[in-house]
Amino acid sequence: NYYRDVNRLLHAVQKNATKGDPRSVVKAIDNFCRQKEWAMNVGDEKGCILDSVVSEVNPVTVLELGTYCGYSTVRIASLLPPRAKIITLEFNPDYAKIARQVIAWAGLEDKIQVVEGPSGEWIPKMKEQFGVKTFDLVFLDHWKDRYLPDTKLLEDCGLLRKGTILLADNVICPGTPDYLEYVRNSPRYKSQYFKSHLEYTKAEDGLEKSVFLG
Ligand SMILES: Cn1cnc(CNC(=O)c2cc(-c3ccc(F)cc3)cc(O)c2O)c1
Ligand SMILES: [Mg+2]
Repeated sequence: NYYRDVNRLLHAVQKNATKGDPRSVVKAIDNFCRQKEWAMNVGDEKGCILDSVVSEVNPVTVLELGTYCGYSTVRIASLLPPRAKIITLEFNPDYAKIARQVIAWAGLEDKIQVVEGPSGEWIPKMKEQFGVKTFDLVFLDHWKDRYLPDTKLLEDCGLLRKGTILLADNVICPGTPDYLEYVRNSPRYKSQYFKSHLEYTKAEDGLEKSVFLG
């Protein structure tokens, strides 16, 4: 079952990656998913686009929606400046458990806070629970039908500021049509599509980068 798969992914990290070396953790997961078992990590091709956006934004406060095994969490956190933090929300407790161990293997616990539960419940509590004012970068990679409602929730909770970047995975496959329509047509966003491929496959997919205009 799916949990055994992610457990094997964790063992591949612990076997093949160097403890405390985030890039070797990313490499070990990509090798495992290419050679052994496909998994829904953002992957190395879209991961390079993610890296370039993170490096350009140089965020101090990051929100990730959808931790899964922590692949993109580690990828983002490895590029953050010293005091920067990433809060990552995961609904599924089994995935969260695996992600914490992958993050620990990478030695990035101090930069990452894994929060378990529904994004719709946690987003309104971000300010009071975690002392967040606004996010500099939001990476959307959770349930595809939650991208739009959670984006509206982030707006309503005042968690976005002029210039906040939203980066959304899977806008083609599995696809997030209502979210795409919203960020591409709303006067409050400036959107750009980065064409790529579904992780570890030749199928088309891509990332949508949207700047909140306030
Ligand atoms: C259960 N669950 C926990 N987290 C989530 C949210 N992520 C996804 O659903 C997700 C799905 C796919 C995907 C799956 C099957 C397929 F044929 C093609 C694509 C790819 C991704 O990059 C994703 O992020 C779902
Ligand atoms: Mg994804």
